[in-house]
Amino acid sequence: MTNSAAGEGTIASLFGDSSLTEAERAIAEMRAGRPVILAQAGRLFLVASAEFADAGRLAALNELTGGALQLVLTPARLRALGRPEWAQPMAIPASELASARVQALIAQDMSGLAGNGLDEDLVEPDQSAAAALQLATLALMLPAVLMGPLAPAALTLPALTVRAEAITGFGEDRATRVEIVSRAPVPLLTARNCEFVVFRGGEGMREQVAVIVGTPDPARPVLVRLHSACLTGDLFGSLRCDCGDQLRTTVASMAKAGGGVLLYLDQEGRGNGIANKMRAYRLQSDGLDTYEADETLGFDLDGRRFDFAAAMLRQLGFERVVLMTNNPEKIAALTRAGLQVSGVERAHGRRGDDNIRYLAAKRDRAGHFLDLDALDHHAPTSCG
Ligand SMILES: Nc1nc2c(ncn2[C@@H]2O[C@H](COP(=O)(O)OP(=O)(O)OP(=O)(O)O)[C@@H](O)[C@H]2O)c(=O)[nH]1
Ligand SMILES: [Zn+2]
Repeated sequence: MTNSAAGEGTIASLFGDSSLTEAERAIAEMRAGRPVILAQAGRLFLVASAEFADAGRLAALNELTGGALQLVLTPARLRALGRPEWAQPMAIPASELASARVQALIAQDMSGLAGNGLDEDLVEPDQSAAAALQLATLALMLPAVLMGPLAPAALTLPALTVRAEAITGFGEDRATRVEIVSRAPVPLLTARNCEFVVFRGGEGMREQVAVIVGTPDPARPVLVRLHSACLTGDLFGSLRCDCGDQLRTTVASMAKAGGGVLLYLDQEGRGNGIANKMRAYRLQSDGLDTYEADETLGFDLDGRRFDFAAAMLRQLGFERVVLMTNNPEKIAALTRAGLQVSGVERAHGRRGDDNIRYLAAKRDRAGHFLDLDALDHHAPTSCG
């Protein structure tokens, strides 16, 4: 049962914190492609994901914002377009929205623009631009929005209104609130004695799974892996990354050691979602590395947070861990969250022609501890 300041049995306990409710509803609207109204300091702005903007929608949005519609881009996207001087979001003004180049940007035609530079004038975006971009990111959309001040005639729109503070505070408020909703034993090929514990909550109210392997002893540091979901690697054995290997070898090591906990985190594509990961893969086929591709889409180096993973471990009774990872940020995040990381074990995958660039980029750009020469090679495939 969740706790509520209003107590059980009251109406407030049914609806919970109004800021959270507001933000969660706005995320759902954004995912469905409907514009929302952002309210900040007494001003109202209409905001829509740039993903859905065809010519008709663009014209309608421009009308509803009194001809003051802007395309707002993140600093990461601006860097990728050759404008590294901006550390904050900047906007392309309404007057430029009709240009073919900007139309391509709105249509998210990365291929034509990456590396070509952006010559258009940039202007300071509307006051709520950062919250608008955050909303798009929380909704797993591309971080690019169309927005402008709501024209007085548009005040009767059937759009959801959300306060900018509800969005900007959402991550902090929501992220570490997770609760166990179900659990059951699931025997695995590599580890017969496993229990799957399903949590719900965190950013986006997703389901997060803890796999308790064997019988880890909470009185001693416990082997732990935080594993971000990777549909392609974990399930299909994609050769582009090392995730599937890491998933299976860490579970096997835990079983061999007598116990451990693997957290399977709903953070596909480093938290950007599977759609954005495939966009990034497309750009990688055109020659970019994994981080350059994310930057071209508008994402920073790595947007994942792991504080809710610490909350999951705590609820399971584990405070001291030996972390199986090559990623220094995972160690730092658990330590920041107050867990004791008593040791680190490397999580080895295999290397091959298809993932060597990915592994090297993780080592060189994100500081992962990876000795590529020490990794096993993928065996040659028999077909395909
Ligand atoms: N955005 C994006 N995500 C990717 C790409 N390739 C793999 N991923 C995702 O990267 C994440 C990798 O997760 P993990 O293996 O837990 O993390 P890691 O940061 O590599 O750290 P360790 O494996 O613990 O060393 C998964 O969510 C993958 O889906 C890519 O090219 N772009
Ligand atoms: Zn992967």
